[in-house]
Amino acid sequence: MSTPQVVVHRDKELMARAAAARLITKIVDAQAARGAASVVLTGGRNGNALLAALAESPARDAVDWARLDVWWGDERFLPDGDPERNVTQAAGLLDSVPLDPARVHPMAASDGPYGSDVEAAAEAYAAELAAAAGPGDHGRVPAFDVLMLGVGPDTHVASLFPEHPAVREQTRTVVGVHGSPKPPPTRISLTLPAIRAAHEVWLLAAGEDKAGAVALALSAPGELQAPASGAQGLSRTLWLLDRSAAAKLPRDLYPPASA
Ligand SMILES: O=C1O[C@H](COP(=O)(O)O)[C@@H](O)[C@H](O)[C@H]1O
Repeated sequence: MSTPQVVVHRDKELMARAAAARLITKIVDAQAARGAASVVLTGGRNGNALLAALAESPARDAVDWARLDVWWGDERFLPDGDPERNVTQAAGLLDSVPLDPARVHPMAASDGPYGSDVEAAAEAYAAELAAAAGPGDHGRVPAFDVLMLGVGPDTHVASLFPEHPAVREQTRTVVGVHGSPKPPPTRISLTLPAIRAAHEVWLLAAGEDKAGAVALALSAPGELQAPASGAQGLSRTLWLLDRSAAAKLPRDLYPPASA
């Protein structure tokens, strides 16, 4: 696993624009090298700000959107079209670029083919990931080019909350989450082993309310107490912050260029 790197931007708007530019470059490079690219989207304020910046960027036209696989790290298990669903909140981007619908992989809704059975919905997503994993991927999920995660004020990532059963999962790649401390209570989430199959994991945090979580997760506690600390990429783990979210980082963790 890779050692976390920290990048601090002036404010959350610049952070979103810079992360969008970084993502465009990664996708274009992966497509040039292999013909296709894969990303995992996150929900939450910072993930949505990044997607809005991506939709507005003139450089988005450099991406071959039809050769991009789009997955989600977690979903709120609600009816299709519910405004709280992460996929609904991503519509501003998804509807504005020419993606191949067969390469867009939302998690099931609570009124979808599995009804209210969140475990069945999680198993189905695990099967979809396994079917997409290639022989070189060394596992049951594709080696995503970039997997993005918003970091919650309690250090949760995806729907992996501190001390919750889902954060302890070592076998399955996708789980149903019950009793989430953040509404809604029922969710679907990739697990830490699935997250750690990505080449690059980017953790996004902006705003004062994230400062404690960022400092805690980067100060090497266990992943049960601070799930964000267990989210690492095979080749890169990047923390993309604004100054407010970086405010409580110990000086030795602060990148020299931002000091
Ligand atoms: O519930 C969730 O929360 C996190 C973080 O959200 P934020 O609004 O505090 O930035 C998000 O990344 C995750 O995907 C989501 O389902």
